[in-house]
Amino acid sequence: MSLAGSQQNTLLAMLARLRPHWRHDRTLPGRVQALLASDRRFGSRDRRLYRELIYTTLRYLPWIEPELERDAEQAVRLIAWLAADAPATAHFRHELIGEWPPCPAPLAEKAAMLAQRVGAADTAAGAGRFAPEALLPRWFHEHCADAFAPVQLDPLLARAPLWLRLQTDEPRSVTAEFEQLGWTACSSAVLPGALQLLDEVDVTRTDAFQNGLIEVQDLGSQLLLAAAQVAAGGHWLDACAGAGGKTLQLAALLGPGGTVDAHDVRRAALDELALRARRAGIPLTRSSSRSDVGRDIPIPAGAPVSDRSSPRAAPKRPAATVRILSTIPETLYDGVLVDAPCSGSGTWRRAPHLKWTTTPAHIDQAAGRQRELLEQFAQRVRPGGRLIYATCSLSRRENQDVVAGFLASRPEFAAEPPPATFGAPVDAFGLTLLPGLHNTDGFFVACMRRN
Ligand SMILES: C[S@@+](CC[C@H](N)C(=O)[O-])C[C@H]1O[C@@H](n2cnc3c(N)ncnc32)[C@H](O)[C@@H]1O
Repeated sequence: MSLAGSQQNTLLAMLARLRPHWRHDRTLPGRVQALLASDRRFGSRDRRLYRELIYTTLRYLPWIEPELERDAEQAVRLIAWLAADAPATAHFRHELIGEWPPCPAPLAEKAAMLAQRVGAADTAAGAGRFAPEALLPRWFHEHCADAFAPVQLDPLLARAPLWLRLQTDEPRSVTAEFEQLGWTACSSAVLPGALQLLDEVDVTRTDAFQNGLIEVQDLGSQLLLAAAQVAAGGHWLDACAGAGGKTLQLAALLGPGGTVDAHDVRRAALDELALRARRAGIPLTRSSSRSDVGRDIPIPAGAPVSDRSSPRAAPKRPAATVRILSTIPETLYDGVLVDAPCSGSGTWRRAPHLKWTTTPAHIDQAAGRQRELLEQFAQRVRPGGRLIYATCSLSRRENQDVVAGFLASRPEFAAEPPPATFGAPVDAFGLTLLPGLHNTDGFFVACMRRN
């Protein structure tokens, strides 16, 4: 059997294992990871190939699932055609769909081509099943009609680009290493300090990463705090800090005169935050309980890992002190960031299984929790201080509706228009960053102030 024939069989076997779960299991990526790790014959290129083919299947599930039923080999050709053209997929794609015209970038053209080539043969379903809007769950229209516009659907179905946040004011020290490695990077047109890598690479192996000159952070995530225009200095609480993507950014924005208290219920995430802060050379302390606040344990900044001299020599941007807290002290803060746990509907291009495993009930549940967290952490904002609420969801239930409910019950808070919008639409409650605007994940941010 040819290599491509055996890869096709392996892919079909993997899809058969995943299929009972892909409309139910929100932890599907763990299953995919386990499947890829379970076959000892796989090298890294095999894993890249099957990961791309599996994620393409999940991205385009309503187009592919009926084909798996009808004609499994044709389904694999569809997957190969829709998959990214990368070194890991090149041979497989060439063998399976060498005769097909190239896959066009616009979704509407992909749909038209498949309707003609595949849909015509599927008399039962007809050509209509390749509608672009079928690639988002229909119920989501009520939550974010804008996401169904072609200009949003295209980026929502694309693979997410790799964005970095520079933690040095000397970008050349980073790009010089990328150039040496043969990688291409370009700066964001809207946010200086955000750098996109155009190659499919592992950036964590670079000196620039290991020495804390860069962090991986989607441009949309970076734009949230940039939109809020946090002033230098001050004492902030990052109430849902997670692994600290925004904590580190906030520390850079506040600068050496400021302090960020980072809190989360997940200890493992805070451990990761500590690692990242040390790498970035950010002054860091950690308290394990309420009684420890005030006698924090300083954690020394990490020593450079690598031997290559140029990135190590570049100075990191001076940042605020980060204090990692397991409980929040009875302090009133100049600002509180609530980057709330959410349905993740803004991240569907990174986690396409969530399109099929999220339900309106999950969204309602997330909105209830978000409202509780907002109420809880808003109490920590001093009079005159700022409250920033953010999600990586595009559902208005988790965004505008949560903020509207909160403001109705807490008249001492008022919404303020985000000081910078980067061209994104703003309503009475906040700014929605749709993926089509700057090719980012989808986000929402609301800026409020306590009277
Ligand atoms: C969207 S993530 C935060 C991402 C993070 N801010 C970043 O930029 O990388 C939401 C976080 O909220 C945390 N969380 C959930 N319930 C919480 C609670 N009751 N108090 C504090 N954090 C909570 C979760 O553990 C998760 O890390």
